[in-house]
Amino acid sequence: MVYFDGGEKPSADAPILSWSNLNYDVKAKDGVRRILHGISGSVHAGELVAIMGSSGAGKTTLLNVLSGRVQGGRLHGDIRFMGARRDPHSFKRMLAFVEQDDMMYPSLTVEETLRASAQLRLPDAKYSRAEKEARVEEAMRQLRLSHVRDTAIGGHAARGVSGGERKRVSIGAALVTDPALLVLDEPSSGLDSSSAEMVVALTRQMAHRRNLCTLMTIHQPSAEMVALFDKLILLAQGKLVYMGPAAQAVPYFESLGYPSTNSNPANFFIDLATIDFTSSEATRKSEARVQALVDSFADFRERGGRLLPPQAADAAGSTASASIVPDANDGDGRSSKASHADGIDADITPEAADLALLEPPPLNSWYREVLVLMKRDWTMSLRNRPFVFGLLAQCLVMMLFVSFVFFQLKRNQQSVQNRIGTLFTLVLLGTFPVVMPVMTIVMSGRGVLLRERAAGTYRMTAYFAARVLSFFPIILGPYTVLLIGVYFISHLQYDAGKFFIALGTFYSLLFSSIGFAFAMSFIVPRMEVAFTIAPVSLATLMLFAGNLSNSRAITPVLRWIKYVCIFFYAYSSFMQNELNGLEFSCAPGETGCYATGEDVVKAYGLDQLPIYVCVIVNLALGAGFYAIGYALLRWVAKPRFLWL
Ligand SMILES: Nc1ncnc2c1ncn2[C@@H]1O[C@H](COP(=O)(O)OP(=O)(O)OP(=O)(O)O)[C@@H](O)[C@H]1O
Repeated sequence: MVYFDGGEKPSADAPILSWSNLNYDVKAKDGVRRILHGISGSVHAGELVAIMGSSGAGKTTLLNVLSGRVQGGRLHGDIRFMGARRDPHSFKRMLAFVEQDDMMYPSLTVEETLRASAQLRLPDAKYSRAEKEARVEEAMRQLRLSHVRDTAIGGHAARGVSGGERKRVSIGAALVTDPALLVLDEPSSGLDSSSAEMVVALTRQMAHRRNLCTLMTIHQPSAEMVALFDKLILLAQGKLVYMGPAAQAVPYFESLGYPSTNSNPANFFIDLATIDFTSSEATRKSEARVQALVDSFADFRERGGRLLPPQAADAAGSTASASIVPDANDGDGRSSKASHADGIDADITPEAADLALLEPPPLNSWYREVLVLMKRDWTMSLRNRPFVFGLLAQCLVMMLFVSFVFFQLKRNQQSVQNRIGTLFTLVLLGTFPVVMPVMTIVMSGRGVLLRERAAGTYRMTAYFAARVLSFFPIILGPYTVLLIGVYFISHLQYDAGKFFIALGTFYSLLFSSIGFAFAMSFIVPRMEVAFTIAPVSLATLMLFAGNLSNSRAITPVLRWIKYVCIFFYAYSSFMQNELNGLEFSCAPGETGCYATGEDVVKAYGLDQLPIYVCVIVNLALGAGFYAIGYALLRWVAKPRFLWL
């Protein structure tokens, strides 16, 4: 297996991540806009690194570029993981990315969320079940989540854990995967200052305990938070203004003639690196200052990280060492392996320094992935009370309603119409009320899917199979009750063979309806659009079922539609199964009587295909829908990340 591109071997002594001369351009109205300008640097095992800068400085862009998650535009430069070129598939499994909007399933508890992450990402070949459980417990303990282990994550519909706890769950779900590099996009956003500080403090503890390189963007940290970072990357307008030990940033700027004017160093740094647009004079001045800072840092690096002669540093009132950046290669102030002497917690073991992963963990077996995902989907579906109870209630109510509308059908001419009505209603009930809720569930899981997909958490085939399979029992159960009730209360033909054919027909229709919902969910990614298109498409197909229009008398140019119409095959099968073999009485004075069921089927044009062909074709159409859904998920909806 190739873990790194170009046959290069990773080295445990190299920085975890190093990058040089990164330029990122995007299309703008007036040509091309450069978002990142020649950024170079590196980060090492055990470091907690903050990327800071004012809004629009390029923090998230840099984080995304380094994580291999930037889309669109043009990217130039070089990025190395442990000194070697990165392979996209391996790198994404060694990286844990905590996004700003904690995308998690709202109905799962904290413990279930962490457990699913551990079970999916940690390979069975390396970790026993007990070890995975131990990791989950450890993550909950370290991130102070044990007291909310059984609380649901929550979301818009139902309240769950607090914002800070939610963020810590996201971090925990990333940490249990044993990454070599942890990346967090604005972990403090939306949190109050004490929760934000707690998140950063716990992240620091994790980084140091596990010798884990942790990189985060942060908007405006408090002074206490700034003190927690080992290294600081300060950006202004996509350019590097400072990169080095966080503790030495203030002396560095002081040495350039910018004494700190703010008790919070973060505010001081951001003030320095922000363009002031209040007046043209202020803009000109601040642009000149930022450019001077950028040039000074480039110059500073060229000098091998020499700050100032010691006397100059003393004169500036700094207690810092004159040499901020001893390693002129990466210009970041650390030796190639993390030093643990600079304020890092005392509980780091020396062995931890060698924990950095040199190769990505192997994937679990496909079968195992499907099982874990199915269990997760199943748990979520059962907790989705509106879905489960709605489905049950709908099936029971409709069973009673339809059965009593078409109660105890006889063998007279009125019963012909009522039989047709019963069977067509069953076809409608097997499509519309199935497609809509399935689409809602599939589409609402899209955010988590994208996150897990970007992290290479599982195979897409495993995700798709588990998603599809988890729906079958939930849907087939209530719909079986519906069919049995309608069949016997309405008194369709009491014949075991005919009953099971009706059941088989209904199952084939449900199979293709679920498939239709999956295809729709991935054809139209926006929920509001999908919810307009799906019923319109179904209503259109309904016209070709053979009930509203005669299937032999459809406008020729549109006749082909009935061959891709799941309604047509199900209805055709139901009608032949129920009506064939029946004889109907004709009251004196009644005209246009049907003598036999066969006459009815023929009159409706539904005798064109044998029952078994109708069932098989419906299953095949369903399989086609699943294939379309999968293909769209796999190839069309695939994120196209730029890679270096
Ligand atoms: N794909 C893109 N197309 C156009 N402009 C982009 C693109 N990506 C980033 N930008 C622009 O680049 C600049 C930097 O964006 P980025 O999101 O990295 O900033 P940031 O420092 O993270 O800001 P904030 O703190 O407000 O989130 C912004 O002006 C943004 O509008």
